[in-house]
Amino acid sequence: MEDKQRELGGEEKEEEHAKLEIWKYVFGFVEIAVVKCAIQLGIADAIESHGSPMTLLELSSALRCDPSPLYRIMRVLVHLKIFKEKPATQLGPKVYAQTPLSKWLLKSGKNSMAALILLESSPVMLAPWHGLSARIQGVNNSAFEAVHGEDVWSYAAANPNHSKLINEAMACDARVAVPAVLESCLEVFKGLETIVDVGGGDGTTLRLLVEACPWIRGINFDLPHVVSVAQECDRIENVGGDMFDCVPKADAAIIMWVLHDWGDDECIRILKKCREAVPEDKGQVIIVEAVIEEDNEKQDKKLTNVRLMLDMVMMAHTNTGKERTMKEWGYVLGEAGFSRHTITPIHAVQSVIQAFP
Ligand SMILES: C[S@@+](CC[C@H](N)C(=O)[O-])C[C@H]1O[C@@H](n2cnc3c(N)ncnc32)[C@H](O)[C@@H]1O
Repeated sequence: MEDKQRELGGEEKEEEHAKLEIWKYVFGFVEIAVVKCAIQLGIADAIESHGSPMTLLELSSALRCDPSPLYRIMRVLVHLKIFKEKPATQLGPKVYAQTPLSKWLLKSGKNSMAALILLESSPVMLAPWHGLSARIQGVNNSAFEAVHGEDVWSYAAANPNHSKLINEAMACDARVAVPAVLESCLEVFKGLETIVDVGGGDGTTLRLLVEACPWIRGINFDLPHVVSVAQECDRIENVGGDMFDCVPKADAAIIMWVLHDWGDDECIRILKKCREAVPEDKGQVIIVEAVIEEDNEKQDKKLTNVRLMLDMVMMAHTNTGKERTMKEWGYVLGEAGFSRHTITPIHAVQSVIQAFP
């Protein structure tokens, strides 16, 4: 009887919790919209270049906007703990200060995620989300193609501004992921003279790698429209081509956040081309990708959340892409002819998977 009552108490609490929790989903998009607005206005940049916390009037004058709507945006951003508010004192009015989180909204710098947020919240990338249920029901094979008439890479080739946004967004992640790769796996790069980055985007990954490993020369390999605008850099050669046809030869290949854009069949084809590009005896393919953890006990809940969201992004933005479990990685690597592989977790959304011919 007592157990029954305790259970009912628990159920009531859950009902109460649900009654509030549902609002998170009613207005979930608002948080993204407000953060996007903060980036577009340049709020974090203004406080950073001011060099100290700013009053509302200082901020509105720096951003050339009306203090009244700015106050309302700042109230939400402070509530979300993105910026900090320091209360008024006898010495002066209330001021807005930067936090570690708001610094990720700076438009440039080592730890900026601004371009990635602007990409994901761009009209081009948001539109396919409206077709997610149709994609799952099989009404169409691709939510992105249903809206834009072609896949994301062809769309980018035809729209240089969107391509630039993709390259800058990927560079944001590379600036976070590459230091994490080097921190946990520096050994992997010792003894390599050359490395090819397959789908290397604007070359940020290789620039960071050769900076940390000055003994390495790199080949940044991507579609012609991407490498044609990649930065020139010492010890890095930009090569345009199609990874489904051929991958330039090197001691090792690195491939980061590319395989998750593709289904198993395409992944196996790409991996076979990477395997052909490295020496049979001592070559390796270094894959930097998320691994979905299935064991609830071992899971880091916050990272698993990011990885599962990323899987949904693949569903909305690519035709066949997906995030993979350890077993699913084992399958594609085996089918591509690799004899063995290791998986090393790093301090990032991705892990390092070393595959040996
Ligand atoms: C998600 S981005 C990853 C970029 C980069 N590796 C990074 O993590 O910053 C995927 C990359 O694959 C490239 N890509 C797509 N199809 C390709 C192909 N057929 N051959 C070579 N690169 C391709 C895209 O142009 C894009 O730069």
